[in-house]
Amino acid sequence: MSSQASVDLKIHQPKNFRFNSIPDSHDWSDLYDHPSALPIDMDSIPVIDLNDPKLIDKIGKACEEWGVFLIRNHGIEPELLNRFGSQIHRLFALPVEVKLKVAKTQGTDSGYGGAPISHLFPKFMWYEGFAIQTGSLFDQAQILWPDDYSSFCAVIEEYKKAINPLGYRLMHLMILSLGLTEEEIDNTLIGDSSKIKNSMHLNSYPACPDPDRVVGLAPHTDTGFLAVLYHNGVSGLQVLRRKDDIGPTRWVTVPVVPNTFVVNIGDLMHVLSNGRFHNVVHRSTVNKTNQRLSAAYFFGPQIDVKVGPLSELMGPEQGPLYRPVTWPELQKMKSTLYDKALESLKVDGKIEELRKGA
Ligand SMILES: C=C1C[C@]23C[C@@]1(O)CC[C@H]2[C@@]12CCC[C@@](C)(C(=O)O1)[C@H]2[C@@H]3C(=O)O
Ligand SMILES: O=C(O)CCC(=O)C(=O)O
Ligand SMILES: [Fe+2]
Repeated sequence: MSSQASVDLKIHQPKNFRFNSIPDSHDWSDLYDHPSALPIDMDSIPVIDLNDPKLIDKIGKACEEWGVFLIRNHGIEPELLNRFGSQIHRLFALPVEVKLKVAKTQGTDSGYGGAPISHLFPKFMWYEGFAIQTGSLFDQAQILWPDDYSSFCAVIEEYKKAINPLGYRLMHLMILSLGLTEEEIDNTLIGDSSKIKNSMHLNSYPACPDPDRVVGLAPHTDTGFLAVLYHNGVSGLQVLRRKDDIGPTRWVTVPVVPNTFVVNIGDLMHVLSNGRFHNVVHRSTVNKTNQRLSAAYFFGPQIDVKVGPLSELMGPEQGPLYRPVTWPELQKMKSTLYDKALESLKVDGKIEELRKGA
């Protein structure tokens, strides 16, 4: 692995994050005010039981008001989650020289590396990631563990098999909550599984001697429809709560509730719902004693599928707020425009006028 590649990846080399103090490359204190989050019980992120008789309404409300919620009674066995967590731990516990053998290089979308959004920031995040694409997983696991690669691949496959139907069910419930009928949903891309693509990203936030000066994962919205997040029970995820009746815009810490997943609404679900569902800004903080591990499972459209507001939501009073876009197009826009990417897709007055004039 050339030193150039490791610089591009924004992974810090010295002893795999075992610093005693924060190097300047990772010190965000001049850039970032680390506004602290409210105590958990002041502001509660919805926890939704998937067996709740009022499930559709509760999901709709959570998507509109928060853009994030926790799900319980999701049907995925804790035993599978324990094995999944152990393999994530095993991966990031490898020496950095070994992990760099499967480094994500430019033009590839799988392997070990820094945060994909890291090029937008002048400092390194306190973070390591591993992007999984089914096609290359087997080869990469063989490089990481020549003597036992199959246990990693088998658990990843098992997890994907379990989480896929859960993600489809959630998307379906979300669209039902917008008022579409089952038949109408069948005719949308959400009703056609061949139009949906998924992707998994493993995240590690090592323990840090001075957590207030670093950033785990910088604030961002996910670009897909939704992400289902597994974590190892270590707190750190925070969401930006919109201004509401009880206060101004503020960071809220996502509580750690056993046997739940966190579900985040992404940009394309915001577009699909014509702005009704909130694409939540979130970030990850780190702590002094425990490594935080997480796995984001993203659901989005296949790369050539354009997503625009659902036609069923349009009416005389309500036109589309956004122009249709593909997932890769939006990711590319985010990589330069960051939080202004969706703004640039807005059907603004000028475009409306042009359409009327045509
Ligand atoms: C499918 C994907 C979503 C993601 C880009 C990726 O190709 C794999 C990494 C994902 C991630 C994780 C950290 C935040 C994020 C915005 C990023 O830069 O990489 C998301 C991307 C996304 O939601 O577009
Ligand atoms: O670590 C987490 O909980 C969040 C990860 C995340 O936001 C992402 O992978 O997009
Ligand atoms: Fe995210």
